[in-house]
Parts: sequence; structure tokens; C-alpha cells
Amino acid sequence: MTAEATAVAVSLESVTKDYGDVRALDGVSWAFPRGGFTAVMGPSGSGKSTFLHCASGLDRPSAGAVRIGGTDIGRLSETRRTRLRRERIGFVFQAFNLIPSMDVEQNITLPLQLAGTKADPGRVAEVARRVGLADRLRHRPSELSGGQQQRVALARALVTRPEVVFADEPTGALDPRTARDVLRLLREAVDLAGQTLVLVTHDPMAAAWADSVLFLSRGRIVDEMTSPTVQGVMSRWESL
Ligand SMILES: Nc1ncnc2c1ncn2[C@@H]1O[C@H](COP(=O)(O)OP(=O)(O)OP(=O)(O)O)[C@@H](O)[C@H]1O
Repeated sequence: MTAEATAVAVSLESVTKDYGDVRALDGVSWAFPRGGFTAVMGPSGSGKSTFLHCASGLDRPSAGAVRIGGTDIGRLSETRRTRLRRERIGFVFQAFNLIPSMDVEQNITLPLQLAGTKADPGRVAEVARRVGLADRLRHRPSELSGGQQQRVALARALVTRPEVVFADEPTGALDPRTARDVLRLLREAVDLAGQTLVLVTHDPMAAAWADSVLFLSRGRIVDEMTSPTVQGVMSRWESL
């Protein structure tokens, strides 16, 4: 692998995604630096979710290439693409996607089970402690608050120490304090564990935790802001 490939966690090259005659992404190119925290913002319908789904290998672009850790995922079979996702990528979505019949510990360790790996009890305990759920491991999702459920989803995304974590509005449904806790944990995944984070958000406060913010409009990246501030992001957002 070249030095450039190892410094880049995920790259998109001229990625286009069409849904029928709707062009959701229009020739997007970007390289996400390894160990960086990037927020993606844009108006409703600008293509943020499509961008996240293509960059994470959940969906295939109509044209262009996506590389994760140097591997062109468009060239992988469905099975190998699924395996790469399980082994190297974590997902945190607003809708949590927790399994209602499983308790917190089972939900957290699900990615390990899917990958056929045994859960290291120490690691599970550490992740549960970090997200503040060490005393809730035997509870079902329905017995938890929305913020606690989101933290289970976060623990599940971090337990395998994935190289890249993709988060889609993970704080959208949370009160400001819980949202701050979740963002702090995501920031720590980058600063302490060197993971790469891509966060889609509408919230300038959330975006200000990132190293850089990408602004999408009509399926294109129209701007990047490094070292963002809440005020700076809000001003740029208003002019989109
Ligand atoms: N499965 C689909 N079938 C048809 N059109 C789609 C599909 N998914 C997305 N689109 C269209 O693609 C465009 C981009 O949608 P996308 O969901 O990526 O935007 P977004 O920026 O995430 O929006 P929001 O902030 O409202 O969630 C929109 O015009 C949307 O209607």
C-alpha cells in the first residue's frame, strides 16, 4: 500500500448516485484522513445520507469508486463487501437499530457474534463503562431512555474497534446534555483510539466537535471548513 493510501481511511473518486432520474450525488471526490473527525452538513435532500451509504459500502455508487483502507469496494462481491463492513466499519444511526429481544450486552456484542469472534469480556465491560451503561447490561432496549439506547448503539459501533465509524444524526433525538456526552465519546474514539469518524448532522453544535466540516448542496461538496466553530458553521450554513 502507498503512504497516501495508509494516510487515507476512506476515499471517494467521482462518485455519482442516481435514484431513477434523481441524481443524489454528482461526481463527489474526497479523501478522509485516517484518525480524523469529519462532519458532513447540508440542507435536507442535499445527499448526506446517500453520501454516507456510498462511503461506507452500504450502497453501491452508480459511477465512480470508493476505497476503504485502499480496497476498491466496488470490485468486491456482495459477501466480501459485507465482511469488510463487519470487520472494519462501525455504524451509529439515529434510529438506533437495536434488537428489542436482546439485552444491552447482547446488543453490544452483536457485531462480534456476526463476525464469528468471541467477545472479550474485558473489552465489553470497558466499552459499557465508557458509555455509562455498566449497570444496565441485563436491560432490554425498551427499558432504557432514548439517550441510553443511543449509547448502546454507540458501544456496539465501538466494540470491534473499527477503523472507520459512520454516524448519521446520532444526536438528533437527544437532549443537549446527552448529545454532548455522545459527541465526547465519539471525539474520544478519534483522539484516544485513532479511529476515523464521519458524522452526518444538521446541528452546528455537533459539527463544531469535528476537525473539519464538509458542506453538501445538490449532491456536491461545495465547501470545507477546518477547525470549525458553532458561529462559523451557522454562518456558512445560512448562505448555502
Ligand atoms: N431510495 C431512494 N429512491 C429515490 N430517491 C431517493 C432515494 N434515496 C434518496 N433519494 C433522493 O436523493 C436525494 C438525496 O437524498 P438524501 O436522503 O441523501 O438527502 P439528505 O441530505 O440525507 O436529506 P435529509 O437531511 O432530509 O435526510 C433526495 O432528492 C432524495 O429524495
